[in-house]
Amino acid sequence: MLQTQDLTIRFGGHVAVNAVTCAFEPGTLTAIVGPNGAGKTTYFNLISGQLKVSAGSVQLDGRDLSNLPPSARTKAGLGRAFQLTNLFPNLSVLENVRLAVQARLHDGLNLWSIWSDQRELTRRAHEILESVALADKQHMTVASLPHGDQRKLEVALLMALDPKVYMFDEPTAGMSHDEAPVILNLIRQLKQDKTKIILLVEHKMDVVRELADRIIVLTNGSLVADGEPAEVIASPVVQEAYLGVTNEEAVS
Ligand SMILES: Nc1ncnc2c1ncn2[C@@H]1O[C@H](COP(=O)(O)OP(=O)(O)OP(=O)(O)O)[C@@H](O)[C@H]1O
Repeated sequence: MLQTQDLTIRFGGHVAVNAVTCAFEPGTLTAIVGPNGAGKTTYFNLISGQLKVSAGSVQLDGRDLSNLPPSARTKAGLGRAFQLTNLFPNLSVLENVRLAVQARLHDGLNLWSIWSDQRELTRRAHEILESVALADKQHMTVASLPHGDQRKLEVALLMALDPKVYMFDEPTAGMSHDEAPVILNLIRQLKQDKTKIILLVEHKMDVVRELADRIIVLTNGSLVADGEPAEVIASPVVQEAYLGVTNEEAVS
């Protein structure tokens, strides 16, 4: 189980995430919604360790991760989509995925095991690339991939790490109509694995409606609603929160 306890961060006088206490169970996809600037991405950054908490804690399976850097949290099982800028832009798509699979399988450099596992690494990397519909682009360099494919690769790398917790922050943002379903299908597939915890920050309410088992709502950094999707979507607090966005995104 992933838990945040009184999780808080202040930027100067502004409390961007305000004492958020929440637990996330395996086998559950929780959507995190709220108006622009509500603190959703900041909440993710506190969980993954990109930002240091001002107060409160993050725990995974009873282990306090609050003082660990992002890399140690990844190792502990927290999976946040990679920033492609951190990767090897001049290596191929396949090589990048193989490296991520390898990073999961090996703790440090062990030439013998790397050598003996080549075939398995390549097999798993191919399998992942098939699932994100990037198999036909496996030999392209990451730098030359179009934006939508780069987003797919981010998900592929996350899958290669096989984390306990999948954190998706607007995974289809900037994708074309044709590309988004690939990512959504993938998240649907991941949901079948009842050992995984999935967190999804998403503005598109049709996506939230379809995928979420539970919705939590942040407004001004505070957790203001938490429950079954239908119930939360119908709640006055969500109706109100979304009236501040656009008519298109407003929940009806
Ligand atoms: N590094 C930072 N320094 C100062 N203020 C920050 C920082 N990061 C976030 N904030 C502020 O914290 C608040 C929450 O921002 P955040 O990006 O988490 O909101 P969000 O809910 O993800 O919004 P959106 O839906 O637009 O992505 C905003 O007021 C933002 O300006």
